[in-house]
Amino acid sequence: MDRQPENDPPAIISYRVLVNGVVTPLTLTVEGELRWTESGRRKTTAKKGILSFVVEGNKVRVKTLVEREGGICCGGNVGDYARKDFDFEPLSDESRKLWCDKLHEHLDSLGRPKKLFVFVNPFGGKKSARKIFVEEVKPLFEDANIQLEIQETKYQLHAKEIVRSMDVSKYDGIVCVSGDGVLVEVVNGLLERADWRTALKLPIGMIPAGSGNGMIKSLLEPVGLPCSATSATISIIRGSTRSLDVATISQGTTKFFSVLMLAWGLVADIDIESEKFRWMGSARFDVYGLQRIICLRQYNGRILFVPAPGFESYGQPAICNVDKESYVGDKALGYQGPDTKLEDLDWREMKGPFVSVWLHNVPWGAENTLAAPDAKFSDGFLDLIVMKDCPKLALMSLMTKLNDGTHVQSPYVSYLKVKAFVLEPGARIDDQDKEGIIDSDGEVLARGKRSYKCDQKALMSYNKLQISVDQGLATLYSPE
Ligand SMILES: Nc1ncnc2c1ncn2[C@@H]1O[C@H](COP(=O)(O)OP(=O)(O)OP(=O)(O)O)[C@@H](O)[C@H]1O
Repeated sequence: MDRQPENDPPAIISYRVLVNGVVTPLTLTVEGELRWTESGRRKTTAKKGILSFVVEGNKVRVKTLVEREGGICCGGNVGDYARKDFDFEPLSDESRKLWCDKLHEHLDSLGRPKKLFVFVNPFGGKKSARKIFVEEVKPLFEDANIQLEIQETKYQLHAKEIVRSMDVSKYDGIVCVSGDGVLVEVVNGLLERADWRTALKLPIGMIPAGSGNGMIKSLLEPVGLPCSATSATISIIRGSTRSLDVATISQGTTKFFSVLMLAWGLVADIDIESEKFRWMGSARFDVYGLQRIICLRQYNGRILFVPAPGFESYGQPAICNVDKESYVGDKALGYQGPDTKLEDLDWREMKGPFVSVWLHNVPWGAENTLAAPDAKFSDGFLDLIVMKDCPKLALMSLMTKLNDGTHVQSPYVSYLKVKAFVLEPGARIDDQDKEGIIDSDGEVLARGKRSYKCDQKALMSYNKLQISVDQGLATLYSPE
């Protein structure tokens, strides 16, 4: 074993090897870096970790991740990371065996996933999920020796159907190469299982390939990583996880489990009605958003909420007639929602007309929409963003502020955290015959009279619905 300079991280192994034909001490540190000396200069690689290694003849080839330097790197540019192979030649068979044992030990100690079930939604976003998976995701998983079982989704709710009955014990995690829609299906599928408690511990990884990608943006942005397929894949390979609040939306005995958001009014109308511009990718939200502001709608109705500590001054005190039917259910059939006794809570209310009512679980609603800047993944609360009335010009400027989350500072916006919520949606104020859309996680939850595609069936009716949150119920792969 060779000696290490004092400030270096502790070494797992340090031995003389051949690097580029020159004998030098090579050190593998506990942090997974490889250090050696070349032409009198100390060099380091694998700053972002080791993916795997192979023995080729006398050589050991280590597949590493390094910081992107802007230049060309073998393996190609991959977001803030680059893949780079590092070759070295141990000086004896014994030394090679020792190196391989230590590299194995190091990789095994990292707790990385070994087998993943991967959904690829060829329909999401700009329909490029298949290409993203083959070109950017699969090669990295292969380099990391992660076994994959790949399933393309063939129709809506296909992912949910599979997840409901799959043998979860065979996998370390589920990956969605998609937008947020498939993630929501996976969470709902897991929660509908009789063994939901165990199933929900299975981490879910997201690779951005939809038009919104709010969940993965919320995970990557706070740690300064770009919302790219590569950053997302590497986060999954590293295997760190975090828990995520799940909101139960119920109407009678019908339930939907939401992880991203619920919208009614302007945001829902833009999200759902802009579907016809799907070919534009995420630009569809801006283009149709402008159109919706010019012909602004307002809706009658009422919202009731249980404010989080510190937000008790919002709204007026109210009595909430909680829908008790929603508690009924056979526990053996799956998750039934939080045990919270909603009738015992201190409810408050706001009455319409409303331009927009928006509940958010995580900060980003889409890659360019910081909907709820203070939202936390597992604080047990939902962020509520309400707009009752707003001049059109101010509203246009507010839409541009969605990029950095400063819209919540507007005097036209109420921004608070809630523990539970009830929506009583009403008709449009300009035309009582027309009602709105209730959107949760990008899917239509309810369509009112004469709303967009109102002839198509939705899970719930355009009536009162209630929402409560279970803290940290689901598990996500996360960069930290
Ligand atoms: N083969 C398919 N054909 C049609 N729809 C599909 C198919 N596979 C999945 N879907 C449905 O596509 C919908 C949208 O998927 P996804 O969330 O991946 O993309 P997106 O809507 O573009 O992105 P985001 O949800 O982030 O805005 C989901 O509801 C899913 O059920």
